[in-house]
Amino acid sequence: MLSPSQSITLGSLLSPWMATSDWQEKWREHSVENMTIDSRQIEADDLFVAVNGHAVDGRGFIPAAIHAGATAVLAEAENIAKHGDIVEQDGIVIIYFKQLNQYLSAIANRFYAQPDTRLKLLAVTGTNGKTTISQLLAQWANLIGYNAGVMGTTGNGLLNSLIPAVNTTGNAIEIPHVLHALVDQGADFAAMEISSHGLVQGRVKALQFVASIFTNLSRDHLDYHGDMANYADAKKCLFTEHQAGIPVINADDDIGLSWLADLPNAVAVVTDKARLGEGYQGQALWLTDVAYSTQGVNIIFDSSWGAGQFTAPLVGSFNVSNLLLALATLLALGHSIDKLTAVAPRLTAVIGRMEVFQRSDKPMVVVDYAHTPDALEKALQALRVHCQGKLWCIFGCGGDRDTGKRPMMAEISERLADQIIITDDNPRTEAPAAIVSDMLQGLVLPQQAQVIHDRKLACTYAIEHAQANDIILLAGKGHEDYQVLADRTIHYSDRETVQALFGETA
Ligand SMILES: CC(=O)N[C@H]1[C@@H](OP(=O)(O)OP(=O)(O)OC[C@H]2O[C@@H](n3ccc(=O)[nH]c3=O)[C@H](O)[C@@H]2O)O[C@H](CO)[C@@H](O)[C@@H]1O[C@H](C)C(=O)N[C@@H](C)C(=O)N[C@H](CCC(=O)O)C(=O)O
Ligand SMILES: Nc1ncnc2c1ncn2[C@@H]1O[C@H](COP(=O)(O)OP(=O)(O)OP(=O)(O)O)[C@@H](O)[C@H]1O
Ligand SMILES: N[C@H](CCC[C@H](N)C(=O)O)C(=O)O
Ligand SMILES: [Mg+2]
Repeated sequence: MLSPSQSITLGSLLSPWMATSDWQEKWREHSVENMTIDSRQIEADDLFVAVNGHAVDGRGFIPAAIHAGATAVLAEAENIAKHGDIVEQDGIVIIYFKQLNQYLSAIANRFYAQPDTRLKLLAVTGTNGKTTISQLLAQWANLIGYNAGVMGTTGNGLLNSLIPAVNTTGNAIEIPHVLHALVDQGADFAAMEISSHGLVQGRVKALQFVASIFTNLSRDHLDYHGDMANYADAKKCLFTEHQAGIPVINADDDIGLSWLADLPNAVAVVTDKARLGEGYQGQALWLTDVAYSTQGVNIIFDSSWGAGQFTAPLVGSFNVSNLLLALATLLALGHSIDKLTAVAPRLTAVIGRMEVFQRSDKPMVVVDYAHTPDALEKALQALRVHCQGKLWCIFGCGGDRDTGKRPMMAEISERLADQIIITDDNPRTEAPAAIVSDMLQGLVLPQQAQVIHDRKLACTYAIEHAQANDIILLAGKGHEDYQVLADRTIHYSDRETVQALFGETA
């Protein structure tokens, strides 16, 4: 999907940040055709960017990068005195740059000719809803005439041809590279998920967004941020230390509501207008009525742009919030209520997000990505409204992630579901039994929960024992078509498992 390489001279690339005029002509005019942060991906004539990472120091791979064909290296400088130093080694140039991680977004964006200025770029951050809202934005944009791309958890690319990616928010080079490729493919709109890790690591520091959405903040990634205050600060910096464009804030969320005072040009989105108070002067969009069914939602809203009504085939009250945030963003960008509401029924559920599988003689199975306490609670509450029989919850917790959430999620499942089956998610380097033990600590009656480590067996058991009017929530993996074990990653998909059990080919 990535575009043909982009050629630029080292002098031009780095002149905003160091005096390249006194360099030797040959290095100032030396062209590089691609830049990469990983020596294992180096090709001839590449620029290797050697950063000091979390696990290892990339500078240790400079010899490997040169051996692989790199003709220039941009490396983290030991101290400010060495910023701009140039060293020639085996006919290769090594240029030292201080605080490279913090400037890499700007350098890479310059390398790829500022693709963020060549399409409408939107950011979505928050604990839950990023994938859902970014894909709803791209779907809605396509329906009103744009050619939209997305970047996020389910991959990067034009909306209907995503290429899987390692991260929800890629590294500072990958992002402008992908955006450059999207522009090459005719994209004029792109919605991207911005993770808190991505914000803290400066992965999008130099990018110019036309609008930025905040979804919500609840427990997640405390293994990385340490506590909720740091996690909140990480999210807020998108609106205070980046080029966020129009802030679109979910003010149903207490953190979002508290930020409005600091963001006077924000668009506030609420399901209860009273939350904004009589004195709120800013732009807003609010729900006035809603009806739910397993086929979708019927929404009536009012806003600074007028009132309207639309239906969309998404399940759950949290998806009302997601739809209103996407709608408010497109209204704030100048699109009309009539045009947006007319096409809304053609929006579709996002892969692995409250994705409903239903056959006449079988229980309804809903595959969802909920892997945080808040998400699991919201998903179970959404399904309870429609459940005539028993509500089943099949879920596990990922290994090498926040351990504190494990008993919390178990407690939520016991409180909101009728039948619980605890299974494996992505154990990674942790023992599955240890993860399950952490989860069982949260149950009042652990003996009433079933533990079936094999996820396919867990799903099979539930479908074979549930009644036709039961609902089974299969949570935590959503779109994932893999399972990460200690020593290997195997192919596994909840969606394919359900389709096979329902007698359908995947
Ligand atoms: C902790 C973390 O965020 N790490 C990210 C970071 O890696 P790093 O810089 O720490 O890498 P490192 O392993 O220390 O290596 C240092 C440098 O040496 C280079 N290297 C390394 C080995 C080698 O042989 N040659 C070589 O050149 C590496 O390319 C790197 O530039 O930069 C990498 C891209 O350059 C990311 O892929 C990597 O994400 C890892 C895989 C990760 O799991 N990150 C998670 C925490 C994350 O970012 N998650 C969020 C949210 C997920 C969600 O909830 O949706 C996300 O946005 O994905
Ligand atoms: N607005 C919301 N509020 C709370 N929970 C939500 C919301 N939207 C989705 N969810 C729940 O969270 C799960 C993840 O949704 P989604 O993938 O859109 O979030 P995300 O922010 O992209 O997550 P991640 O950070 O893991 O990529 C969904 O499967 C659903 O259970
Ligand atoms: N992509 C995210 C969420 C994974 C969700 C769940 N499947 C898990 O493994 O915890 C991460 O790597 O943290
Ligand atoms: Mg996501």
